Amino acid sequence: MKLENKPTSITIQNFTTESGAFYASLNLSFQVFGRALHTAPLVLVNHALTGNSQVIGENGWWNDLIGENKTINTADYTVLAFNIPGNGFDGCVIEKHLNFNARDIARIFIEGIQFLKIKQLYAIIGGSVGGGIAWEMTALEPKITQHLIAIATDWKATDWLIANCFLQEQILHNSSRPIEDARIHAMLCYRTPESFAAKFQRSTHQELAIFNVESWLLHHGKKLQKRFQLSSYKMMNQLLKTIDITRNSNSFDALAAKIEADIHIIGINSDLFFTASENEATYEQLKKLKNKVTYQEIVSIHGHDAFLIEYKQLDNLLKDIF
Ligand SMILES: N[C@@H](CCO)C(=O)O
Repeated sequence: MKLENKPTSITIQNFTTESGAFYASLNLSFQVFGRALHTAPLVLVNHALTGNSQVIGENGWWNDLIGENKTINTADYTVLAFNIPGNGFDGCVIEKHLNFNARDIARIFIEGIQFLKIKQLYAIIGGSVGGGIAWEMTALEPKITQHLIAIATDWKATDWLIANCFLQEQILHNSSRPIEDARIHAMLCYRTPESFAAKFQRSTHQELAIFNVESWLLHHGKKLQKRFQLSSYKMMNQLLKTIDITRNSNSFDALAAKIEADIHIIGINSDLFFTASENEATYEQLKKLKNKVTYQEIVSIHGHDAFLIEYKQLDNLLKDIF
């Protein structure tokens, strides 16, 4: 049976962020796909920067991976996706984004799971900031899931990532076209020089008398401007910048050793944002602490966004789990 819920909201009450900001209520919305809740193993999908709970269906952002007879088969699994509060998809925005970090969202998601009376997840899967939140959830609740699948992400934002998020902030605060300009810069982090070379070959747009790469970047800026809000962009960028399971907590070794899930790290050989070498280092460290850890790599010229592009490789890398 195919069940495709519309977004549903629950209220998180009396929430104090790690930075000490108090919220009497916070809206947490979610969607459920596939088998009904509590009738099948549950897969939690954490969305990336401009994603949302609409994982599949019309406008679904992961239709290549999830659906009937897809790698994550909705005939066999219940798929749950929360909207990160403030992403704007449910009409709710958060103005004071600096009050939040990635772990706050992990805590909110855990409250959501408890509210839905879900005892254990089969898998938490997420790419980019969604994967970082998955790491934070698993560090907070070591028994929460059987599988942690962290794609194009890591347990911490590196200095390089923080620096790029800082530039994003500067653009979002100072530009007269903040969403468009920030997206243009971000696209340079999500792709690679090789990807651009293959796509554009220094070609020009005759009508506009600009390079096609410029026209493409302008197009992506405009496209995001139409579907995303400034406060949401600031919030999501803040979360990306603050991924760090060790912040005000234990060492990585102490936290990771407690995680009961099988940990599957999937890096991208050309990712400029969450580099393959950082992912390999995480894997090497984890191997000393745990048995059930894997590291696999998507091979692509496209960089960070390859987790949304190279779906056939991703299907292959995930087929043993699902
Ligand atoms: N390009 C994707 C992934 C960023 O990590 C997005 O805009 O959400």
